[in-house]
Amino acid sequence: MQTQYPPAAQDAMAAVAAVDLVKVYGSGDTAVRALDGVTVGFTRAQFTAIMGPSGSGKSTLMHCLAGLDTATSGQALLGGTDLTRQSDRVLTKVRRERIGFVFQSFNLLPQLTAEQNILLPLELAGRKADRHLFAHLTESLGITGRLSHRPGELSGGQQQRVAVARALVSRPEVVFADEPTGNLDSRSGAEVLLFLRNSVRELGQTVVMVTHDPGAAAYADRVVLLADGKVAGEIDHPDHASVTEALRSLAAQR
Ligand SMILES: Nc1ncnc2c1ncn2[C@@H]1O[C@H](COP(=O)(O)OP(=O)(O)OP(=O)(O)O)[C@@H](O)[C@H]1O
Repeated sequence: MQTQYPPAAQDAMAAVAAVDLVKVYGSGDTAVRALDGVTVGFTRAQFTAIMGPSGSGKSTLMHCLAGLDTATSGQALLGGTDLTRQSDRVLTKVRRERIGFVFQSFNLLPQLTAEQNILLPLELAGRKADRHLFAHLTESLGITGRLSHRPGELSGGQQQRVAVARALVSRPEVVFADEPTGNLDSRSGAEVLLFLRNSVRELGQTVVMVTHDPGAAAYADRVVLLADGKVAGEIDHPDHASVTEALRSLAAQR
């Protein structure tokens, strides 16, 4: 039987979509419904920010869409693949070959140089690096002089730029960024956000970012708002004021 997807997820432009996604942690009296029927599509070659109050389900949604966590019901679609139906082995392959990750804590391997860190996911996937893209990314990110350094010899901002290069060099179907500026000063944070923004514009990259920061969300094309595990609205062409106002209004409804 053909699955009937709602319009948001049917959108041919959606690189990633959730369809009636439910995630329940625990059971019985202590069960927490972290996602309570989320349906949302993330358009290809767009930069989308996911925002909402603490505990609204942002990280859970990202983890389910990235194959890092399994949903209780519903679909988590990457391209045509429903991640909720895949084995751990397939999910590892999907994460390695089709998704780029940028985490708040950088997650670089300390014993490898910056260059080795950037190329590691491609190596693990048995793929050759596109040297043009590697050169373009490392030059645009201003880390060409740092490639032989280990993460411990780099500033936080430089480490995150290495992580961004690692996420983009495989040309993944989507980059998931989880609070990418959370550990950075405002200048380094702005550089990383601008780079993500430009990767969407210049390379046609799809980026989905979880953030608490209205200033960071203002770099996105669109903001999806979550509250209590549900989609609570969205903002096209967000700016600092519109995002702050939307979050204030969500907080007032609680
Ligand atoms: N592993 C877990 N076990 C039990 N409950 C969990 C677990 N992970 C998350 N939760 C609960 O699920 C709900 C959603 O959590 P989630 O981390 O997705 O929210 P969030 O919007 O990312 O929050 P924050 O902004 O504080 O990071 C919360 O009530 C949280 O306590």
